[in-house]
Amino acid sequence: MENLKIRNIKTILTAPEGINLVVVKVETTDPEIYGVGCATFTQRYLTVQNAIEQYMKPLLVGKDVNSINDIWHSSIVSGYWRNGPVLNNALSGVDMALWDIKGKMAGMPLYELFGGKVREGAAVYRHADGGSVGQVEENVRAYMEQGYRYIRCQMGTYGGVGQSIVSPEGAPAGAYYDPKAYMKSIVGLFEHLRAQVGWDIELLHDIHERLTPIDAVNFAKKLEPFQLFFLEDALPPEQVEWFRLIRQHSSIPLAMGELFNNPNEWMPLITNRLIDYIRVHISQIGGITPARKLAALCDSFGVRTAWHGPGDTSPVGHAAHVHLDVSTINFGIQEWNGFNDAIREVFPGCPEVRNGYVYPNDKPGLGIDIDEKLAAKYPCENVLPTWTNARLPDGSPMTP
Ligand SMILES: O=C(O)[C@@H](O)[C@H](O)[C@H](O)CO
Ligand SMILES: [Mg+2]
Repeated sequence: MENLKIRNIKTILTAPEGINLVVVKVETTDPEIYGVGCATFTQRYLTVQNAIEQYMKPLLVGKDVNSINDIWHSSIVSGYWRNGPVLNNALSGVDMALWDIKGKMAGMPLYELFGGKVREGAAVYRHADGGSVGQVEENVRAYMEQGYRYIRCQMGTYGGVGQSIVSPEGAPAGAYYDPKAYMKSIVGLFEHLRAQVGWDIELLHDIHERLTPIDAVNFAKKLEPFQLFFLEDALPPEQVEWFRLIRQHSSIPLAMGELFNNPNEWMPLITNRLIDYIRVHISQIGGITPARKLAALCDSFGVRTAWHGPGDTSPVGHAAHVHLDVSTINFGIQEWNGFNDAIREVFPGCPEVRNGYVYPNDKPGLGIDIDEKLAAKYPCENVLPTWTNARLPDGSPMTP
């Protein structure tokens, strides 16, 4: 029998939760067999659609669907410049869809193709926020009642609360925050939470690259007594050399990577054991193929996985995480955003969470689909994000 070929590559744009998602559908010469992948880059979704339709599709139509390795390596060099956002997202979507197809052809869920499960379900963490310590506590308790044992705690989203910002005259509009007030309010938050909810719950925190490097060193030391499960994105990708200093001053577990694109960004952090959890966005780094290599590299250096799993990943991407989570020995934790009813309907086969663990389903491939008619009911809106326009009190731009 002749091998299946790629017949068509489609981009499906949908926003059932109000977040723009990009899903790739790879159709094959067998009308019954297709694969889906996640290429979501929510802030620039139309450029990803363009990259898929104008470049990936002409490059890949007619290729043998079996050749994931060849397709991945030849695609990433096809434009000569590589390892950047947009093109990486496009490749991620295609790569996941090809793995989905391979699983369907083998009649196996992907975790079986990856060597089988080492755990039945993957522990997840939820995200609790609030405008005051009391509100965050309430939200933490609500998650605990639902069976969650890992909770990331933020206050005032990523900027903290208790800010009285004085800006120079003529300062531009933006998402203002004060790093000093942020640090103070978050130390207060964890004092409160440990006093009120105790020490039997795992707490996490995301700095979201909002501090200068030396403030991050100091802040990590201040948070160390609260025994966090991990501290996330303490530094922006441009300043990772400072992780050495954080390490020298504290043993707080460090997680990093949702903004990474290029292996050279993660390689030194892993091989020098400067982080404990790698958190790349699999729909951003090029898909399942590089994620498996990255997980294996991390395993050799005692680093664990914590794939980035926010609302700006489609359920197809979440499904890919879960197949990796249950089959990867050095899995650490899975970020979990939860799905509303609309998104469950658009994506039949969403992984399910019970008692703080997420489970893949046992269908072949990723085990998830997209209902294109329903997806069309939730059109994306091309609005520029405002939260990324982060600014310091003096009005100057800052990493968001
Ligand atoms: O770790 C997280 O879930 C956050 O950093 C989000 O990914 C970010 O705000 C973009 O949505
Ligand atoms: Mg984050």
